Amino acid sequence: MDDPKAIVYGFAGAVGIYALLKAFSGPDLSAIPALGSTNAILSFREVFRYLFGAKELCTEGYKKYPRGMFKIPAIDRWNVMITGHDLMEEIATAPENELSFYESINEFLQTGYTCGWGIVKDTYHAGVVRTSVTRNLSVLFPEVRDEIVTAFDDVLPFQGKEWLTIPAFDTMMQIVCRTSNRLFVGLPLCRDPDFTKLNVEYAMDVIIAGQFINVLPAFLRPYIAPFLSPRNRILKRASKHLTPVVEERFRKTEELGEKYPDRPNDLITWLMDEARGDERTVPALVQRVLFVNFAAIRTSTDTFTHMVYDIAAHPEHVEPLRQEISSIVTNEGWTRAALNKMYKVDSFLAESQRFHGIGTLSMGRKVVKKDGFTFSNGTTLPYGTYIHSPMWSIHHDPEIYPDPSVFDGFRFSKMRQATEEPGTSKYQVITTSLDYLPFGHGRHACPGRFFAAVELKAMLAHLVLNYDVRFVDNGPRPKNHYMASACLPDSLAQVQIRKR
Ligand code: HEM
Repeated sequence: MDDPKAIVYGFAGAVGIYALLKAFSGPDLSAIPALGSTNAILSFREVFRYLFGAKELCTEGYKKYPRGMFKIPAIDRWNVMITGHDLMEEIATAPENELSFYESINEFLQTGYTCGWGIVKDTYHAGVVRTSVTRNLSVLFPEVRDEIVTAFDDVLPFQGKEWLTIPAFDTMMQIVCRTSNRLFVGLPLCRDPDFTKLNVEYAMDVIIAGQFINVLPAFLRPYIAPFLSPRNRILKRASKHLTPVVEERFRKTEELGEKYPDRPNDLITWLMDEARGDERTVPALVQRVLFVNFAAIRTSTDTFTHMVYDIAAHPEHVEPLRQEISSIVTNEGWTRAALNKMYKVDSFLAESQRFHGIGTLSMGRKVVKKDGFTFSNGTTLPYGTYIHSPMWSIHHDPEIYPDPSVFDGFRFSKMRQATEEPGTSKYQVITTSLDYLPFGHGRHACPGRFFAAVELKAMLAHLVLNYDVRFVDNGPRPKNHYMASACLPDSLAQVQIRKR
């Protein structure tokens, strides 16, 4: 399109369609104050501010409407932000048939098309992650640790003590994918390069496809979405690896019963134990393993990449971390119990998530109660309203976190030691609260956070103890990319690493 007039007309047309859609569709939110203009066309400016500066936009509203609500425009709808403990607690405790986590996330990801309708209809995997995965963390810790050590050795081709320049994000993605899959599918599959690659690709492609499908009118989706979705392509590739494994487990279970000797203790087995009806079939289980991978890999890789950048950007943290890790490991070896004693490691992860996090919003829900959801302040949000809490603004509120724009890796361990009551879990990374939201809070708080914390802390401890990390030319920390509600670490930046 070379003709400048065509570009101007095209742009004007797009704005016009957008304005009409926004003006004539969606729930009536006229009672909720808006940031910027409420006029469909004029609010376009805030759409851009939301797309590229959600944290500043939300913080403006957070300050203006503390303990209240405000709305900000996304490209196709309004998002209502809820602030203050009282109202946020109501989101955390609301039942699914009033404020729906699943409708919100399934629309965002277009889960039916990108991951299969079985995942939408039956979410038993969340229970399996919450119970079986968590319960097995201590007994399977030696395997997780073994995979971390082997994966670091395999993906970092050192020659002697030279600095090695690596793409941080891609390298960490390999390590996270292998380590997670040691628990999900076991050896040797967790090390298969194609299996790793397809999971990594799926983790990226679901989000992209979801966004494209979202902009299609609903009536066109059944016809066009299958072509945009990575599902069939990835499922076919994954089936080559997983189908024989799952078939063998079914065959042995039939022959020898549920508790046959040497029955693998991994996610496939735990899913098989809980799956019912159509979900207890080979293709459905293959899809389910892929879906748990999707939930685990991108989230953990983004988080670990942020931490690697934070280690390089804050070298003053390295020595105290090394001292803590080596004194505990010398006395206790590498166990989950030993990891639990590493307060500084836990704190570093918690602070990295507070400071950056993988998003600027948390607790996304959709109002699905037919006559709307009424909060205790008397405001009723109509059916179909999308709500969130402005996580980044909460995490950078000086009344909650003093000097919030200072990265203090030991902020949480200091708070923990200052308030230590026997048995308290306060200020640990796995403890969600209305002031600490990287894993959400309430009914749908991430069930994988116990595993994620063990994996990420064990990876951090291994990295810090065995390697030095710095930026190329000792440059600054690569900037995060803020895109709508996402906060992505720079995925193209390189770091330098060497063996100690
Ligand atoms: C650092 C890594 C991770 C982060 C930051 C993260 C974050 C989140 C968040 C914010 C939610 C939604 C909570 C809410 O809205 O209240 C969530 C849900 C979920 N996460 Fe994670 N997660 C991580 C790792 C994992 C891992 C490793 C697994 C699996 C082993 C996992 C499985 C899930 C599942 C299944 C849900 C849906 C929960 C439900 O159905 O109620 N996550 N996660």
